[in-house]
Amino acid sequence: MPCPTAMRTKKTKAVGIPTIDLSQSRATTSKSIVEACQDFGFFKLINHGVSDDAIARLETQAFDFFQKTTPEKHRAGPANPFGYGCKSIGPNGDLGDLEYLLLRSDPTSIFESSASISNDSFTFSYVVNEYVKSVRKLGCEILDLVGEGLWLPNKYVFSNLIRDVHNDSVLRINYYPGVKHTENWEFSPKSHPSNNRIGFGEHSDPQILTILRSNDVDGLQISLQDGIWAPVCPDPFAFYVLIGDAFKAMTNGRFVSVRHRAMANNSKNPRMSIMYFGAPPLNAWIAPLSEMMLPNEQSLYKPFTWAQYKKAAYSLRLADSRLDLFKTS
Ligand SMILES: C=C1C[C@]23C[C@@]1(O)CC[C@H]2[C@@]12CC[C@H](O)[C@@](C)(C(=O)O1)[C@H]2[C@@H]3C(=O)O
Ligand SMILES: O=C(O)CCC(=O)C(=O)O
Ligand SMILES: [Fe+2]
Repeated sequence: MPCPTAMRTKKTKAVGIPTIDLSQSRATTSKSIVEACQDFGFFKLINHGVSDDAIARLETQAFDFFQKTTPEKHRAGPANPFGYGCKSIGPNGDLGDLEYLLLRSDPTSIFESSASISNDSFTFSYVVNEYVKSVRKLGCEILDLVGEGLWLPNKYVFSNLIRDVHNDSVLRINYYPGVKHTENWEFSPKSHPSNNRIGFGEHSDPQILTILRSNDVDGLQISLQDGIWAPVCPDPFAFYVLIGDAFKAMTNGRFVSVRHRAMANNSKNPRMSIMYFGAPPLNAWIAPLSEMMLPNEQSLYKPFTWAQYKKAAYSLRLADSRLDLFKTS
C-alpha cells in the first residue's frame, strides 16, 4: 500500500514495499526475504517480536536527551564518530538537518557513554542494552532466514558475524526537529520551499544489515533501481530492514545494498529514527561466499576485512560508492 501521507515529486514514486510477516511459516518467510533482498535490498518487517515496551522506553530516553539544552547535549559530543552530533555527519564535511547519538553496541561502551547522555545513566544504559539485545536477536533471526532461503549448508554463516562477542555493531538515534509552520504553510504545504530539503543525504549503509524504526513522521526514502526515489510510509509498529554493502559483497552482488536518504522534517512534530547497524568483528573477512557463485562465476569483489572496509568508508563522503574500491576489475 502506498503511503497516503508521503510527499511525491516528479522524481519520487510510490511503490509497494515488500512486507515480511514473521508470524508466517519459515519456508514462506525465508523465500520472501531473499526475494526482497535481491529486488530492493529493503523490506518492512511486521510481527517482529520486539516488545513495544523496549521500543517505547528507548524512545522516551532518547526524547529526554534531545529535549536538553544545547550545552547539555554537547557534553555527549562531538561525535568522533561516537557521541552526540549536530548537523555534521562523518569526518569529511557532510551536513544534514538533524541531531544524533551514535553509540557502540556493547554493554561496557554503552555504560561509559551514558554518563554524559543521561542524569540516570543506569536506566539509560539498561534501556539501550535491552533494545540492542532484542534487535540483535531479530537481526540474527533475519540472517538465519536468509541462510535458509539461500539453501546454504550452514544457515548461521551470516548471523554468526553479528552474534560474535566482538561484533562491531552500532546504534544510531537520529532526531529531526519539528518545524514551526507559518500561515503560508497552511495554504500549500506540499509546494512550500522548505520542502525537499535533505535531512540525511543519500548513501548505502556499509554494514551487513540495518534494522530501522521510526516514529510516525515521514522522511525516509529509498532509491529504486531506476534511480527514482520512493517515499517509505512511517510505521512505528514495524521495522524496516536495509541491506548493507558487506552483505552485497558476501552475496557477490546478488543482494542490493539499498541507497536511501531521509528528507528534512517538515512536520510540526519531531521525527526520530533508531537504527541498529549489524556489523561483524573488525578482523572478520568479507568475501563472496563460494555457495553464492555459479560455476565459472567471477568474484566481483576482492576479500577485505571489516576494519579495512570501515577505514575506506570513513575516508569517503556519505554519498560515495565505497564498495567500488574493492571491485576485482
Ligand atoms: C560520511 C560518513 C558518515 C558515516 C561514515 C562516512 O564517512 C561514510 C559512511 C557513513 C555511515 C552511514 C551509515 C551509518 O549511519 C554510519 C554510522 C556508518 O557506519 O556509515 C555512518 C557514518 C557516521 O555517521 O559516522
Ligand atoms: O534517519 C533515517 O531515517 C535514516 C538515517 C540513515 O540512513 C542512517 O543513519 O544511516
Ligand atoms: Fe543509512
